[in-house]
Amino acid sequence: MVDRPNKPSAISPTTMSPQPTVTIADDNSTVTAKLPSGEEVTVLLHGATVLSWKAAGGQELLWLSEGAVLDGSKPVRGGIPLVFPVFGPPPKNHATSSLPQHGFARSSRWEYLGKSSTEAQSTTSDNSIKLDFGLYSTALSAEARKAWPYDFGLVYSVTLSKEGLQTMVTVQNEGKEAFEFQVLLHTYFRVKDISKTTVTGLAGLPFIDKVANATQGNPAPTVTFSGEVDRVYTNIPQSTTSILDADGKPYIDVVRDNLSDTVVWNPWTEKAKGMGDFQPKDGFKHMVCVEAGAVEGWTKLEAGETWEGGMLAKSHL
Ligand SMILES: O=P(O)(O)OC[C@H]1O[C@H](O)[C@H](O)[C@@H](O)[C@@H]1O
Repeated sequence: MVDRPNKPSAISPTTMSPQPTVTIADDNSTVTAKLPSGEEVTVLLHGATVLSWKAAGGQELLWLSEGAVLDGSKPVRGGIPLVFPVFGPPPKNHATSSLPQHGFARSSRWEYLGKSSTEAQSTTSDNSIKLDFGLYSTALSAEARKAWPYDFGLVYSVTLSKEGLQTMVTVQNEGKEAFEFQVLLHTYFRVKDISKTTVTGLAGLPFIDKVANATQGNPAPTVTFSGEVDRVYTNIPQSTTSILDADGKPYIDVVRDNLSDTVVWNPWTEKAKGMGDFQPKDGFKHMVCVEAGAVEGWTKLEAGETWEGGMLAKSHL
């Protein structure tokens, strides 16, 4: 008797171990990855914005405004909008001058390029899953292309593991002339109580205080929140920033990779009131932005060159 060609071989523990799942929404708007251990991430193709990151127990780690607009008509208020190629209002007399605040990446529709995963070697080892998203100059709106007429390719890799969420940006100059850019992972972390939240790892470092409109604020051992905070820390020597929870216990570590700057932002009462998509209005009590980036000066990329940078957010939950 001849064996069926597709007869399965003996089932090994490896093939029995549960694998990560990836789900694309029916309307093609989001991609969600889930690990067998329960961690989950959802990315909106609009802006390649990470909307949600959940710990194994289901706790949401990112803050997303209830008024966030997800239909592509404006950038998302919450999650992780990706800032590129300029941070904040573009400076005058620069190649980015005609772009909107924070550039076009968060306002463009990205392409889902696919997934790759590390397979568990046994039922006890950890899986991880990587989702790749792409944005190319050829896919930009005519308006953005006119405002920043360079040939580029961006790949944004979102990797979910038990350790945390890694978000890496690769910028490729596909044109014939050099260009300059800034990049920032504008991450809105969810916190229980902002008045009991502190950010450490930036101790003693000078910063640009955007609230006081001062080029240098007073360095302090930790960042605490009792009013609007909008600070740009640059040239940071150490690699880790921690957000501490109320009990002084580590909650999330933000580890930078090839990024030397960090923006810390909380809009507090008045600024929150002024943002139509910031809901509820007292939502600032439950969020803090700790944004890893390269926003001091410019990163110059010559024709044909590639740059990569990003962050790993490690949950202590
Ligand atoms: O309202 P957006 O354009 O999303 O910007 C939100 C915030 O982004 C960063 O954190 C800046 O440092 C802030 O000055 C700005 O207000």
